[in-house]
Amino acid sequence: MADQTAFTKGHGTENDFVLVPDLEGVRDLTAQQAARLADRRAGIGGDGVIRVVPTALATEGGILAQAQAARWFMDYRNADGSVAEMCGNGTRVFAAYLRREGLETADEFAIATRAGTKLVRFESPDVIAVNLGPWRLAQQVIADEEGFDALVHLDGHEPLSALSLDLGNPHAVVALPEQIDLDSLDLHRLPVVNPLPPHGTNVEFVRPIGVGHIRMRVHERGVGETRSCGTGAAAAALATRFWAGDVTDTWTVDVPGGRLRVRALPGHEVELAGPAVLVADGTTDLEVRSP
Ligand SMILES: N[C@H](CCC[C@H](N)C(=O)O)C(=O)O
Repeated sequence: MADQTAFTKGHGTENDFVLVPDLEGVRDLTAQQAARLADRRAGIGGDGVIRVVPTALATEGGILAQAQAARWFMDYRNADGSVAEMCGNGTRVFAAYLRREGLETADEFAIATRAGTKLVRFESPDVIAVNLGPWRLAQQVIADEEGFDALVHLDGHEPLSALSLDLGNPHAVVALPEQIDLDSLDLHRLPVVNPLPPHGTNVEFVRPIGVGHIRMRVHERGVGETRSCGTGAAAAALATRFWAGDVTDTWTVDVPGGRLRVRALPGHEVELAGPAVLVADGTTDLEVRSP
């Protein structure tokens, strides 16, 4: 019988993940193994897969360097098995898992990610805040006078202007024109982004509701439409601030899966806060050991 592998299913505003503990650092998940775990029919099902591994046992140079500051590495993969630099909702679920397992006990601790070390803070039982770190405009071309630097082509619509931001992972944020209803967008197909960043991009569609309050839907790189995207919510809030002027430093971001808080921090950093739920634990025969 194949080795049984333990897993935990969790979500942050319904952006859901399969967490696989690898406390000895022996399960370097292949893309195929991650995709199988994320498969909602033949596997456990999730928008992403998170391997939980000691930073000191990580095999990637950029991660090992974080071992002094952060004991645990969030090895994040998209549902298609691709590696992503960062996952905002995933960091909260990862932190909740570390605490439940007793692998971390403090209310505040650092975690290692491919986008650098992130500080997690348990604000209350239902709110975990993560400093996503520095962000920047990721403009590849000279922006037009309103700062847009990309066009997003969605079936049935004229090209939509977008602003590219780098939150450790890439985002193209569309300021949805008034006449387009956010809920009517068909996000089953991959929006075509031009120019497309070299490693693809997540695409967010934003509808301002009021000062410091936006609604958003997202088509995630390597996944498709998800109910929420934490780094995407931060990108959407920062883009809104770029367009509307910095009339506030804190945003409420409503996504189909719930509500997130984004706060612009000094030093060009940004904080994401929201819930994290561990839904279930189990074991799987899915082969997740390296071949
Ligand atoms: N859901 C994640 C984003 C995953 C981004 C991933 N799809 C990528 O390729 O960058 C979040 O909460 O930030």
